[in-house]
Amino acid sequence: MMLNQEPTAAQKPVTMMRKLMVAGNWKLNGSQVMLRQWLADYAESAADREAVEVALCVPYVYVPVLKELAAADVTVGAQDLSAHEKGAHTGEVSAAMLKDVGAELVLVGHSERRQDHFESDALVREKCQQALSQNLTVVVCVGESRQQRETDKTFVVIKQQLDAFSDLITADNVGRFLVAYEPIWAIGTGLTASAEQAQEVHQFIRSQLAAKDVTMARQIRLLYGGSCKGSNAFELFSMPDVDGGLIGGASLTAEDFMAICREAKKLMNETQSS
Ligand SMILES: O=C[C@H](O)COP(=O)(O)O
Repeated sequence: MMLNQEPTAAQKPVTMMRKLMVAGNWKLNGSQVMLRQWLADYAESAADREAVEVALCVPYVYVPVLKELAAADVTVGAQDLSAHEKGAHTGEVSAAMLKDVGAELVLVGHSERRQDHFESDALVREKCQQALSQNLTVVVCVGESRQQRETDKTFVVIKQQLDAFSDLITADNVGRFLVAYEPIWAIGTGLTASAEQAQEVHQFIRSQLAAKDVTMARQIRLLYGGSCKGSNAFELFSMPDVDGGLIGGASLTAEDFMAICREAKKLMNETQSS
């Protein structure tokens, strides 16, 4: 697709449609007041999110509030979990604890965890195992830095990150195992990967997974994250291998978040009628 062309749903054949997910990640933001306001605003826009799976990943302490107040169609998410089941690990939160307070989904391996907390691929794998042991949906994040992209290492880096956990994806859990491609240079910077750049890496991820299991690779949902917002969501989600988004800054208000959900719904409607 040329950059100056209007995106069309025709790029996404209906036979390739996996249910789109729009997942918010509040990172280190929010309060009880903000969450209650977000959920009240969200509740008024039920029609905007039809046909889209919505998840919201809040700081640990707000998970019970989200569970208590969220509409039934919101998947309750956390942003991280411990690689340990239990024991002497001060400050950690286990998969079982998340489950206990109502979490249904957890992010693993976000680049901010990898960078700020030196999380290795091996640790990311252990966290995936913990999440799966409690039947939590797991969204594993992968992505390259600007320097890695500029030195043509994008695919090498993504493959290495994928190889650390991809054997954990099975026919039984593929519905609750997602991969989020988040180019680090696009996170919170306002620099969005072009739809073509996103598709190129998403296609690569799916092809890597297909080398292990073609059926699983067709089923798994791949999210894009990095300055995704209402104005670019349609174009990004129109790409054949982009199955929704992991949204940071634009998830902090229900208004901005719902603008993305509306674009996803529009795409689903156009795809089904084309
Ligand atoms: O988890 C979300 C991503 O890091 C994207 O964040 P952003 O939308 O603020 O760029």
